Amino acid sequence: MEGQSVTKVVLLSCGSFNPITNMHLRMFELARDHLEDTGQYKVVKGIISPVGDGYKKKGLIDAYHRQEMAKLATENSDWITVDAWESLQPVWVETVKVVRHHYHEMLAAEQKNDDVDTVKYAKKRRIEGNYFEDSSHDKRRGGPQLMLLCGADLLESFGIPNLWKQDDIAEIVGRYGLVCITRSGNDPHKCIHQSEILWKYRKNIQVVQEWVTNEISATHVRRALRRGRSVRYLLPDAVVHYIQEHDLYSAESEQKNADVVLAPLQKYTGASSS
Ligand SMILES: Nc1ncnc2c1ncn2[C@@H]1O[C@H](COP(=O)(O)OP(=O)(O)OP(=O)(O)O)[C@@H](O)[C@H]1O
Ligand SMILES: NC(=O)c1ccc[n+]([C@@H]2O[C@H](COP(=O)(O)O)[C@@H](O)[C@H]2O)c1
Ligand SMILES: [Zn+2]
Repeated sequence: MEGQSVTKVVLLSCGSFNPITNMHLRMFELARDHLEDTGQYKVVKGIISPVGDGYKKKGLIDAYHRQEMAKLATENSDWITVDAWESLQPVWVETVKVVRHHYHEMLAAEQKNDDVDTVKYAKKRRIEGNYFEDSSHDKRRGGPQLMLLCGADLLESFGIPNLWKQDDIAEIVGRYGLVCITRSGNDPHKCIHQSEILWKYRKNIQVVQEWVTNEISATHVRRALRRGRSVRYLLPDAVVHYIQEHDLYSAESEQKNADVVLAPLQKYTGASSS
């Protein structure tokens, strides 16, 4: 599309990744294809941000191991990375704050690149002696964008009472944007239709249809592991080996946080144990 500017995009996915599965990685590939196919975007980076232990989800094993597994899973990708900032916070952090953090990181990285380019360009201009011809370089037309990447179940969770603040949803979707991958059992279009806030910002939500319906879930993987069943080909081999080596998922680990209320519910209802 000639003349149309292409916006750089960083995709951020927040979740338990307990453990990371092939479907988490597929989400990024599907989202990138979809966005770039519009001709409007160039996806430059993907970030996986495992939630901190303070989230208190039942069966959530230590962030350290979830982080390590995500690193192993992405070692062959040249664009998907794992970031520990969220999991290193002493308490659970609302997703909107994670989005803000990575947005600022992205702008800082962009600024650094611009500074390097400016120095290089200034040097080139000095050499060529055309100091005054620079009009294209000093203004960044349409900065990079950071979008939250999720599955349709997360979008649906926006409607669960006391789980998300309306202002947070408005900021995430209205200001940054959302890419949502379909997942069997969830209907993102219906969800958008039924929510005033999602409807208002519907143009900022990209629903990506996954035609090869894939029901891989971390819950299924943990259950199979507890039963001594193979999980090979549902997760990267390196992750399967890591789980075996550290004996990560057991009946005992699944009981972690069993009687604790999920952090966002604690925060928004004041409850602390069930
Ligand atoms: N099969 C899938 N299809 C589409 N999205 C998925 C799929 N599996 C995970 N996701 C998305 O990946 C993100 C992180 O998910 P999460 O870590 O909760 O994985 P999960 O497989 O849903 O785990 P659990 O079963 O423990 O809830 C979420 O946005 C979730 O919607
Ligand atoms: N109010 C909020 O910001 C809020 C509420 C619930 C879940 N979340 C996030 O969504 C993700 C959900 O992960 P799970 O699907 O694994 O539970 C986590 O990253 C969690 O921090 C955010
Ligand atoms: Zn989930």
